[in-house]
Formats: sequence, structure tokens, C-alpha cells
Amino acid sequence: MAGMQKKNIADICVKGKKVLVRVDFNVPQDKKTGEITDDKRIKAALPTIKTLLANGAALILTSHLGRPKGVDPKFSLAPVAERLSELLGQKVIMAKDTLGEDAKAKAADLKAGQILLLENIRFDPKEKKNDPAFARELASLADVYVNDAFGSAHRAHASTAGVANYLPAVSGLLIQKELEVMGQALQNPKRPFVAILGGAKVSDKIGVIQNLIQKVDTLIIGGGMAYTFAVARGGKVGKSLLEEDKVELAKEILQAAEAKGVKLLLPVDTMAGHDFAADTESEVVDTMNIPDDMEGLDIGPETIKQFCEAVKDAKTVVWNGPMGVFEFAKFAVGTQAVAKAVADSGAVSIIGGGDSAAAIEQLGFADKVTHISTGGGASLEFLEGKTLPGVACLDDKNPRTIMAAGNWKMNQGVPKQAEKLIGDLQAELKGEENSEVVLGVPFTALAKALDTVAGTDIRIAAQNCHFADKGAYTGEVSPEWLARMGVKYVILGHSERREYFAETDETVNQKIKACRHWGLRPILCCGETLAEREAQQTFTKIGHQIKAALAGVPESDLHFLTVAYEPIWAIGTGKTATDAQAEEVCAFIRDEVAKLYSRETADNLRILYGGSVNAANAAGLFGQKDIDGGLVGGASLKAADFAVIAKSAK
Ligand SMILES: Nc1ncnc2c1ncn2[C@@H]1O[C@H](COP(=O)(O)OP(=O)(O)O)[C@@H](O)[C@H]1O
Ligand SMILES: O=C(OP(=O)(O)O)[C@H](O)COP(=O)(O)O
Repeated sequence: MAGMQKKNIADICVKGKKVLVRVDFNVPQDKKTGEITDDKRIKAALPTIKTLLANGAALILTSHLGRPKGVDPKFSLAPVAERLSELLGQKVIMAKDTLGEDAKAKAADLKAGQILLLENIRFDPKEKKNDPAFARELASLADVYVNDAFGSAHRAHASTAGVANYLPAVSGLLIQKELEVMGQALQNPKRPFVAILGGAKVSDKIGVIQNLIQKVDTLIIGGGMAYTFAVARGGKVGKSLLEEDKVELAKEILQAAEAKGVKLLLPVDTMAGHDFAADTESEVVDTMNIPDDMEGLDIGPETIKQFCEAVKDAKTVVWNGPMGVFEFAKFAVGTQAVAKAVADSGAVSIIGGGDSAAAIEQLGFADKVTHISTGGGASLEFLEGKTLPGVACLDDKNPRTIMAAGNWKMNQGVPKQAEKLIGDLQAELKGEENSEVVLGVPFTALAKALDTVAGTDIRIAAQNCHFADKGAYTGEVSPEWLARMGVKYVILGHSERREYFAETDETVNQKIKACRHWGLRPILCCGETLAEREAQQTFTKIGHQIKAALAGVPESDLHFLTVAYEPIWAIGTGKTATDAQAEEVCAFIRDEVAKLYSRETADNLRILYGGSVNAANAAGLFGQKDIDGGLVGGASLKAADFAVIAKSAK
């Protein structure tokens, strides 16, 4: 899924619509005057803003600024609204609150071509909690959601992720560009591919190092973390920045680089000072033998030569983290030299990171590098190969991406068992990018499963829920609880629940509505018995189930619905419907939805087949025109088999 293409603003029609745009206007301000000292992030959002306005939208912008503890005028976005108005040459309406009466009134009155900026979204603590009710309230202002806040894409907050559970969600041009440039560099780099990592601590960058070692030809390590590596190689580093507890890890990285044939360059000489101060006395010393009363604060001249030599011939360069304490002019020499070498290399050069980007800009090299990321933490996590929540939440370009949904039923409900099975599956799935993997685990394992898949593309489903939020329903589980836990899907109306637990079309219908109220994505099950099939009653039965389940469900909710056709006679029997049988019924379901709503909605609906799906028959089934994946029972309990099924995408 990591490489799955996401929809962007070119894929949607916004004419006459209200568009909620999450931008990252978290800009530095002068502590005394409040003046914006760097408007780079505001300018970076202009292409998306201008394009949406030109396409006839009314824009509601939302962003955070800093880390306020509740409402705090020092963190108001009003100065940003002023600067944005200047840059656009158009008044930006500023809401007095985030989601209060003023914001809602102004959003309701907004006309095409106008722009409203909500007050700092972090004034409400429910933002960072990714509270589903808060996300629903935010979504209620608009018809469509655009996320263009790359700098915050690593945050799973209400405005950067949760809101996408309630609205069609696409990326803005900035996120699209960041993903394309950095994704290209990582997936298909021109070589030699050189990565330069600096900054203070190994612990901050260990994920990046481990991910990049798999991809680069040369890895350069400078900055404060170089001294942990020096000790790992038997050196002594005086008072330098050192993470004792990471020395063993550094040794493993050195071994991994050697095993991979990656050229790993570490500082050979160091500009060391007596104290951590801008004016401390300093001298060049051997990095492996720094005097006890000194600390390394920059890379030395010989190291600069070696690092720049390695960069000179590079065709792709990724750089995150300064080479020294570049805040002190005296110890900025290494960072400046590397910045110049990167700028002069002519390579595809990507600068990810707040301080590295600042160095490039301060030195006037911004227009000589390919891309300066607007996100420090976000680009770091992207370079680590992590899934960014602000991207994962967006709609796939293909609304019918193959879904491999495992239904564990009453199995592996002990958290540790679930963790083990998921771990095995992740190992088998490495690199799979063409299907969406969803695991329907028992309630007792949901929390552990959610923890285990955090930062990956695997999604978690519950196998049922009640339609009430709370009450005298012994043994039941509220949809609100599932939403607040971070569950994404809920399997509803499975034949076993209909057969053994008195599930009816009416309760399924109530549960679909309750799930949508909480931003959950229903997987609606339907299917006929053998007797019904033999009596030519299949279409009558399923047509009734679909119609009853969707009674009163608005068309907009179909965007979040998946239907699973599971012939009861094939469930757990080892008897699978033929490809033709499955296709015939799935096509019928699609036509029924077209009659209830519209052909477009029906054609975008994902329809799965379930009933003894296994590694041998998945490809044939998923290759059918109207089958978009499988709801997999028994085979989903075997990691290797389920991985084969997930990779059977057409
Ligand atoms: N040799 C060093 N000793 C101590 N700190 C260092 C050293 N080299 C770099 N640093 C510190 O690393 C910090 C930047 O690291 P980091 O935040 O990881 O960079 P980025 O924001 O580019 O990701 C700077 O504050 C810098 O002072
Ligand atoms: O400035 C940001 O991150 P960055 O400093 O990692 O670039 C983003 O706006 C995210 O802000 P946050 O780290 O308060 O969530």
C-alpha cells in the first residue's frame, strides 16, 4: 500500500463546493513582535489554494501553529491570515474561533472564490487526540477534504487524518510533489545514490539509517551522532555528544553497511572545542582520539574533503541533519561545505529536515537543489519508510483497489497470539504495494492489533458492533469505542451472526448508520443458502439484503462502504463458488446499487467475494471484472497463505 497512488485535487470536481484544506502554516515568528520570520510554508500552499479557487471552490483552511495548551492568543493564526492575504492579493476571512459559532457561521456563509482561515486547530485538545466527534464536526463544514500539510503528515490528528473518515479525501499539490520527489528518490534513484545524515542523535535517525542502508551506495554520517560511531569503532571522543546505549547499535549498523556493500563514510578529523560555546577555543583533532577535555563540534578539513568528494559524483543525494553545531558560526564550516557540494553536484538533491533546510537557505543554495522538504519530522519518517497517517488516510486513485480482508472469526483472540500472527504476516507481505490488507480480529485483540500495525499500511477491522453508543446491551460493543480506538473497518451482517445471533437486515441497517456516524467503514456481508440457490432465489435474497441494509443510507456514505458477497454454502465448507458464479452475483450487486443510487457510485463500490478463498483460487476470483478482493476466513489465519492472497491483485 505504501506505493499506492493517492487521489489529488486534479481527480475531483470542486466547482461550487466547500473544500476543507489542511495546510501547514506552522511558521516561525519573532518572539517579541510576533512577526512571521519565514513564510516559506505559507508560500508552499499557494499552488493548491490558487488551483482550487480557479476551479470554483470556496476554501476553508485549517492549520496548527506551535503547540498551544488550549486557546492562547500568542498562537493565533491572525498574522498568517494577513500574510496570506498579501500573497494572494485577496482578503482572507479570519474566524475568531476554531469550530465555534463564528467559524461555523462564516463557513456557512462562504461563497465560491472566498477563503476562510479557521483559528488555530490546536486550540482544541481534541485535535491532537484525533477525537472522532471533533473530526466529524470539522468535516461538517465542507464537502471535500484536501490535505496539503506535508509538514504535519506524520501526525495522526483530527485535521490531518480523522477528518478523512467523513469526507472524500485527496492530496494537495504540495503533498503530491513531496511524495513524488522523495518517493522517486527512494524507489528508483539515479546512481550513485548518496545519503548524508547528521544532526544530534543516533536515536533520532536510527530508522532512517536502517532504511537508507538498504537503498544507498554511500552513506555519510556527520554531526553529533558521528561520535557514537567513533566509540563503536574503538575511538575515544572526550566530552563529545555520545549515546552510550547506542554504541552496540552503531556496531550493528557498521556491520550491516559492510554486509550490504554500502560505502559508509565517517569523520576522520574533527573540529573540537573546549566547551559547547560559540567562542570556545578549538582545534582540529583525530576523531578517533579526541582529548578528554574537548568535544567534537564540527567535521574537520580532511573530512570535509572526503565528504565533498563523495557528493561530487553523486546522481541522487538525500540530506537530513547538519554536520556540526551550525548555529555557532565557527562550527558551521562543515555544514556549509557539504551544502555547497550538494548544490554544485548537479544531482537530484533532496533536503529533508528543519536544520538542514535552514542551512541550504541561509547559504543561498535553495534554487540549486531539487527539493527542500517543508517537513522535518515528516520527511524523516518518510525516509524511514514509515506510513504517514496524513497520506494513508487519503483516497486511493483507484477506488476499487483490491482488498484482502481477513476475518479471523473466533480465533487468535489472545493479544499475544494476534501480535504473533500479524508479525508473521508483515514479514510475508514485505514490499506488497498493490492491495489493501485489512485484518478482522476479535474484540479482545483489537488494541494489540492496532498497536502492532501502527506506522504500517495494514488496517484493522472489528467483526461486529452494536448500533447504540452505549446502554443495557450486555456483551455488546459500541461503535464509538471502536472509532476512538482507531479501528477503521467493521464487518457487519456476517452470515454466522445472522444465523446464530439474530442479526437481521434491520439491525444491519442500523449498524451501518451508526458506523458512519463514527467515521467507521462498514464491510456489509450478504449471501444465500444452498437451498435458496437451488431454488433460483439467489438474486431475490441478495437484492433484498442490499436494499434493506442501505435503507436511508445517503449516497455520500457509499464512498466508505465495502460489500462482501459470501455464499453461505461456501463458508467454511471448502467449497468455493466458481469464478463465474461469484462474478455473476457481484455484478448483480453492483447493478442493484446503481438502481438504488447511481451508476457512478456503483462503479466505484468495492465488492469482495468470500467463501473458502485460498491461495490457489484468489487470483482467479480477483481477476473477475466485478470482484475487488476477498473476505478471507480460514486462510487468513495462515500468514503465508494470506500473503499470497493479498498479492493476487489483478
Ligand atoms: N557535533 C555536534 N555536537 C552536538 N550537537 C550537534 C553536533 N552536530 C550537530 N548538532 C546539533 O544537531 C541539531 C540538529 O539536528 P536535527 O534536529 O536532527 O537536524 P534536522 O532538523 O535537520 O533534522 C542542531 O541543533 C545541532 O546543533
Ligand atoms: O514544524 C513541524 O514539524 P518539523 O519541525 O518536524 O518540521 C510541523 O508543523 C509539525 O509540528 P509538530 O511537531 O508540533 O506536530
